[in-house]
Amino acid sequence: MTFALPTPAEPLKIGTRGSPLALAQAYETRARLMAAFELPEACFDVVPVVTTGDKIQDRPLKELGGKGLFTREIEEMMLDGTLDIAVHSMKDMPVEQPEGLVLDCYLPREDVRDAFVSTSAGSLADLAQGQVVGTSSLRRRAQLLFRRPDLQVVEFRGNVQTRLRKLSEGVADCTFLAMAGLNRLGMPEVAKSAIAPEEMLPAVAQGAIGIERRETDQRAEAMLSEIHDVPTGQRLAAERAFLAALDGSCETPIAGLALLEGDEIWLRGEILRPDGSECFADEGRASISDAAALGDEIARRLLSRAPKDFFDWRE
Ligand SMILES: NCc1[nH]cc(CCC(=O)O)c1CC(=O)O
Repeated sequence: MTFALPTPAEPLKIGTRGSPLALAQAYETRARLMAAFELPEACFDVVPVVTTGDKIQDRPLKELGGKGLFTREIEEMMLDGTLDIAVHSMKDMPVEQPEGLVLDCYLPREDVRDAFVSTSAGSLADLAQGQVVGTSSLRRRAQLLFRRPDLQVVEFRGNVQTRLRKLSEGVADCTFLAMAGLNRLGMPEVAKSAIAPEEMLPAVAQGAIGIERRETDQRAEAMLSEIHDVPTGQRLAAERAFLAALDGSCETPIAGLALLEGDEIWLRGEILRPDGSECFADEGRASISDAAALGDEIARRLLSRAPKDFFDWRE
């Protein structure tokens, strides 16, 4: 090894958001690094950071605008050396990295499906006409209204715990959460059912954790390469190329899921109007080494099929 491992005096500083889910993901990363390098916990410092997206809780995310609402502060602290690595939900990550930072380490992907969470209904099909769904996700709203235009959708922001509280207060009849988040929080029983990807295609990169580092930090590069999961990286290469070609951020009604099948990769992508009135979907297969080209190709096919005004709402 040409780099010095962290010590209790010079710990590896791990940046994360402060929600229980974000902390669980940071602890999972720490545990994997401890195991890979036989290091004690004292060699790591988990540093929770409050981001702009966390500070503003009273407005829908889409009104706040700008990419990287949940990452800007963390990335600034990485660039000035306050943090060494940062643990992110890849679903929330913009497709472009700030200058000087690299995001090429992924942990093994969790369940990609959305969870159906309700105090009354057992699954989507059980919802009666006109019942109220709480979600702040444009994608989930659009996918739901596409299938069930009779349902009402109300804005539902906040972390997993906040949303469950709102549900128990009767603000909505049901909500959706990522199964991955519930599993990582050790509360899978909160899901009344998991929704099959055929019924609700997940967000690009849902269920994947990514770990960011400084481009020039050889210690972080070497350590992260030990815990990187190659299949997850291949799937995200296809999904994120798809997203990049559509110029989407985490809050646009875009869905995408890649699966590995032998030495091939399969990708399905979807774009929707925010009101659910229209949905375009396409899928294809390629050799794993062409994962990113496949993502690009599926996006281009959708762009050529969608009417000219399809993306106008973004302006
Ligand atoms: N946008 C918030 C967000 N970002 C990642 C997850 C869940 C974990 C994951 O998908 O990896 C969640 C919460 C949710 O959608 O329920």
